[in-house]
Parts: sequence; C-alpha cells; structure tokens
Amino acid sequence: MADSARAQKLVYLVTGGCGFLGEHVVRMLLQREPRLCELRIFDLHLGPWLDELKTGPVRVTAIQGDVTQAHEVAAAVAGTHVVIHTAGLVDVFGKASPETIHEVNVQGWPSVTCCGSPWTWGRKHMPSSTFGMGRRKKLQLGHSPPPHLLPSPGTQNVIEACVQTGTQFLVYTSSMEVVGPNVKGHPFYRGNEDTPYEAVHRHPYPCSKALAERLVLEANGRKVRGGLPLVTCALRPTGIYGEGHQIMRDFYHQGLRLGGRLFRAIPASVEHGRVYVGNVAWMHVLVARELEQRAALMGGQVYFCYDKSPYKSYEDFNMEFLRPCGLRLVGTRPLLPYWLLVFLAALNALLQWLLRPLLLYAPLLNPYTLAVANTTFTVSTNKAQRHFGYEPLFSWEDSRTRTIRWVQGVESSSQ
Ligand SMILES: NC(=O)C1=CN([C@@H]2O[C@H](COP(=O)(O)OP(=O)(O)OC[C@H]3O[C@@H](n4cnc5c(N)ncnc54)[C@H](O)[C@@H]3O)[C@@H](O)[C@H]2O)C=CC1
Ligand SMILES: C[C@@H](CO)CCC[C@@H](C)[C@H]1CC[C@H]2[C@@H]3[C@H](O)CC4=CC(=O)CC[C@]4(C)[C@H]3CC[C@]12C
Repeated sequence: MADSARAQKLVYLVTGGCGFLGEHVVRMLLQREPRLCELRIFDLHLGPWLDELKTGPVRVTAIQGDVTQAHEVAAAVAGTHVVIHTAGLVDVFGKASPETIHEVNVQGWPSVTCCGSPWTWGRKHMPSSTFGMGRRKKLQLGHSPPPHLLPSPGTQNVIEACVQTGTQFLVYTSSMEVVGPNVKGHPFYRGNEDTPYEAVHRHPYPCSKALAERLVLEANGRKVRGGLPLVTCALRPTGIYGEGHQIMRDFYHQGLRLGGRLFRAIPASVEHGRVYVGNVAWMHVLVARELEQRAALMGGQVYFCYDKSPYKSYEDFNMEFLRPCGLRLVGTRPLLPYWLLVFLAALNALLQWLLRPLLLYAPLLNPYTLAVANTTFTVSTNKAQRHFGYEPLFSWEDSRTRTIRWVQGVESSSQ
C-alpha cells in the first residue's frame, strides 16, 4: 500500500498504557507515529493525565479493563492493527501471590511452577541460545499441562484476542529477567540475544515473563481471522529508569529519611544493565512500525532493549540521579558483609511470611532482589539496529538530565 494511502489509518492498542513504561509508549506513539488515527489505552487503573491527550488529532480511547478477562481484552483488541502488550504485574517484593502473578502475566493456571513440578518446562537448564533467541525454533515443553488446565487469562488472552479478531501484529514487553540472572548467580557480561546462558528461575516474576514470552513467540505465524499470519516479537528491557520510576522514588525517599545518605550494600564491581524509559518506548514504537514490512525477519524474534547508559552497579547508577538531588552514597565498599545481607534478606522473607495474615511487609531487600542486585547482568548488542534500524532517541546525557529533573520534581512535590 502506498504510504499516502496508509496515512492516518492505523489503530493501536497499548495494554498497561497507564504504567511507568506504558505511559511513555503512549506519549511516544502520539508524537512519533504519524499513521496513527486511534490509540486505545487499556489498563486496570486509568491515569488522570489521559484527559490531556484527548484534545489532539488522534482519537484517544481509554479503556478500563483487566487482561485476565478474555471478553474485555477481545473487545479492546477488535479492529486494531497493532497491539503493544506492556501490561503486567511487576512484583519481585512478594506483594502479590505467585498465582496472581501468573494469572496476569501469563495465563490462569493453578499451582503452576516454572522450573519444577507439576510440569517441568523444557527450558530448564537450557542455554539461552536454544531458548528461541536468535533461532526460529519451536520451544519444547517438558510435559505440557493438560489443555483443560490452560485457561485464558493474561498474555494468553491477548494472543487469542488477536487471533479471533484478526489483529496481525503483536509486540510483547518481555524482560531481561527471562534470561537472568539465574538462581545460580552466574554473571551475564556484555551478552547479546545469542549468548548461551543457563536460564533457570524459581521466582514467580521471571518465571511468568519467560512463560509469557514463549507463548508470544510460539504464536508467531498462527493464522488470525481472515487468514493472515500473526506476527509477534518480544522486547527485553534491562532495568528501566527514567521519569515515573517507582523504585528510584523509593530510594530517594529512603535517602531523605536517612539524612541525605544511602549506604553501599553492593560492590561497585557488580555491573547492571539499565536503559532509559524513553528509549524503551521508542523501541516499541519502531518495532510496531516495522513489523509489517519486515515480518519475515522480525517475526518470532526477541530483542534486548539497550541504549548508551553506562554499565555500573545498581547503586552507583542510581547515584547518577540522586547525587545531583543532594544524596550521597556512603562507602567505597559495602558497609555490611555479604553474609549479613543474606541473613537480613532471609529475615525479611521470614517476617513477610509471619506477618502476612496481619499486614503486607514488602521491603526492597529480600533474597531474590539481593541476588539480582549482586549479580552482573549487562547487555551489549546491536540486533535491534541491524533488524529494524533502531538508534536510541535519547543520549545518555539527555536521559540523565530528564531523570534528574524528574527526581527534583518528586522532591518539591513531596515537600
Ligand atoms: N520496570 C522495569 O524495570 C522493567 C519492566 N519490564 C516489563 O515492562 C512492562 C511494564 O512494566 P512497568 O511499566 O515497569 O510496570 P507498571 O506496574 O508501572 O505498569 C504495568 C501496568 O500494567 C497494568 N496492569 C497490571 N495488571 C493488569 C491487568 N490485570 N489488566 C490490565 N492492566 C494491568 C498496571 O495497572 C500498570 O499500569 C511489564 O510487562 C514488565 O514486566 C521489563 C523489564 C524491566
Ligand atoms: C540490596 C539493595 C541494597 O540497596 C538493592 C536492591 C535493589 C533491587 C530492588 C533492584 C536491583 C535490580 C532490580 C531489578 C532489575 O533491574 C531487573 C528487573 C527487571 C524487570 O523486568 C522488573 C524489575 C526488575 C526485577 C528490577 C527490580 C528491582 C531490583 C531487583
């Protein structure tokens, strides 16, 4: 179809469009997708900022809905050209139950475990290169669950809605957590989409993201209503930062409570991959735009989200923003021995369990977050550039400045 004929004709749906990343995707689409005529924003909780978008040339439709409800998802998907599925339960602190995380992120399915009984996923102990990364290979399930135990919710609903209603392009927000860090704490150093890595998870969040990503990639090529093939791909951001990042806000407030200080807990040598939210959003917009023209190349593929953000430890990276806001990081080495952190993390987990009937105790430090924070995981790849011409829209300096300005705004709004 000629470009002029396609102008102002496309309908997009962004699930989770009121979340941290989702809001940036929504705003980026409105700024950078000239062919957009309608943008549907589907979320459990709609933000008040949506009202300001309704005055522009693109029709913005806010839909309060739940991805676990198949009929709500199907109604939102019907008539769209592209679905960007960012909705998810991002919980590594034990706020939600494992069942709820699976229900929202993957599919409703009682007592699912990712890496153990009752069903063992073929991915266990598989190097990531055989886990459908660079290669277009059908992923193997160890023992598939009985079909009647595979009901609809979460990501599965989104896929089925595309198939049933005839939407051909689906972009899924996956996560670096699909790969690692694994339970053994193996470093992933400057890895790319084809780097072999033993991806073994036990925590519900990475398990759910891995399962959901697999569902999305396996759905590539399914015939949608009307007979055309579904084209899917998955984006794997590393730790996202930028305006709206809740954990950054938490660290900032913690620092203020501690008299302007944060205490180093993780060695500076442990490097973490981080990526600016604006660049992650830009990658989603580009993928969604290019999927049609480059379906054969991009369909069924995964891409790490990356930009020029420096490799640093999680804490040193956060200080790039928090230092200009008046906080300092005390210690050039961790102030507490690692064994004591492990003990405190385990104590937090025990307290969470004991207090659960009375209250929700969900501190930042638990055995899982400690293990992730303490394991090097960095990405170095140009796959997105090779496949669809991605270049970061925001330089590191720009990303840093924008994030600092936002933290400073958090400061003034909380005074
Ligand atoms: N924050 C990070 O560092 C990273 C996030 N991701 C992925 O990016 C995606 C977005 O994450 P964030 O923006 O950080 O999280 P977020 O929690 O800010 O946004 C998620 C959005 O999904 C919505 N949502 C949750 N359950 C829903 C349901 N049942 N039905 C409809 N909407 C629902 C929430 O209301 C929220 O607006 C997630 O899929 C997450 O796994 C991937 C890598 C890193
Ligand atoms: C031990 C503490 C001392 O200060 C520091 C604890 C930091 C942790 C809360 C974070 C360290 C690494 C983060 C995760 C990482 O960025 C990868 C992620 C990807 C996602 O898809 C979701 C979020 C997260 C799991 C992110 C969560 C917070 C950390 C564990």
